[in-house]
Amino acid sequence: MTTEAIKTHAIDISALNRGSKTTNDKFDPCITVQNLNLFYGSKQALHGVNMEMPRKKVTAYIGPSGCGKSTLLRCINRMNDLVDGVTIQGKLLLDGEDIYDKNVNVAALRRRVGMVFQKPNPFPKSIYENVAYGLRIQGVNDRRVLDEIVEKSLRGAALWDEAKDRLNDNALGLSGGQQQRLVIARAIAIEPEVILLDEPASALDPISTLKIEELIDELKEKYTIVIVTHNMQQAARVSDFTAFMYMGELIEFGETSELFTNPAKKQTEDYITGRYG
Ligand SMILES: Nc1ncnc2c1ncn2[C@@H]1O[C@H](COP(=O)(O)OP(=O)(O)OP(=O)(O)O)[C@@H](O)[C@H]1O
Repeated sequence: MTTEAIKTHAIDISALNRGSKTTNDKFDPCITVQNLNLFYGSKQALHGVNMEMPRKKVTAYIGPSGCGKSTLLRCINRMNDLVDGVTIQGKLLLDGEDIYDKNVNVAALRRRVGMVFQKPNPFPKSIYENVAYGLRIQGVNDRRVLDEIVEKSLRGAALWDEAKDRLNDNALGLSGGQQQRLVIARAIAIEPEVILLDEPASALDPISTLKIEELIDELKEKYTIVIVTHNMQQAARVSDFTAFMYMGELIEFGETSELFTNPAKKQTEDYITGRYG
């Protein structure tokens, strides 16, 4: 890319997350996608996607509306199974095991792969019970154990200080940003391996968005994170690796700093410089 193109770039290059990654890091794949095709009825939404997402890093999916970002994300915890008429071909390996194998226990898979949606979706229960929910389903009822995990999860989601004096209040009384962190606390309470975030900050104000972005940076110490975002600045800030998708195809995947400053494909460059999308 020319210097001029970089100057007029749609994203602020100085905002790139150069944080914990270095090109010398050993690439340790957690999720591997192999020749993945997905059809909604007769309409093909994913075309032969191949990629490897590294463990304990943040991978962002970017691309114009309808390009298949959420569809690909939902393949990772088999959420698309819930959609009528979906056909999936190919493989998606989690730690080397194909999650589409007929012997896979989907409920167990979803415990390993937590998901947070665009709109915060706390249950109409207390803050405490929201976080304890997954544990109770697993049969954990010992109050001391629950107390400990609830506190740890709320701390992990950067919500403890704001919530500790109102644990028995209804979660619906929290602000949108707090609710989204609560949902993240609920996800991490059952110690998943992977956290999928589908535009987690798009319904939030700038300060809450910043908190979520800071939280993502902390969460990758423990979890493999995959995030769908419409916001390229956000992808540049929070992710280590970025996948650019277009019309159901993975066009380019690489280190975020590289993809945004030196994209290999013309289509990627056109998108990140704001020429389409
Ligand atoms: N449940 C569904 N049934 C039928 N078609 C669907 C369904 N969900 C998504 N699609 C189609 O699949 C394609 C990919 O959609 P998807 O939501 O994955 O894109 P996206 O990149 O996440 O879009 P956006 O950024 O607007 O959320 C689109 O053409 C969409 O209309």
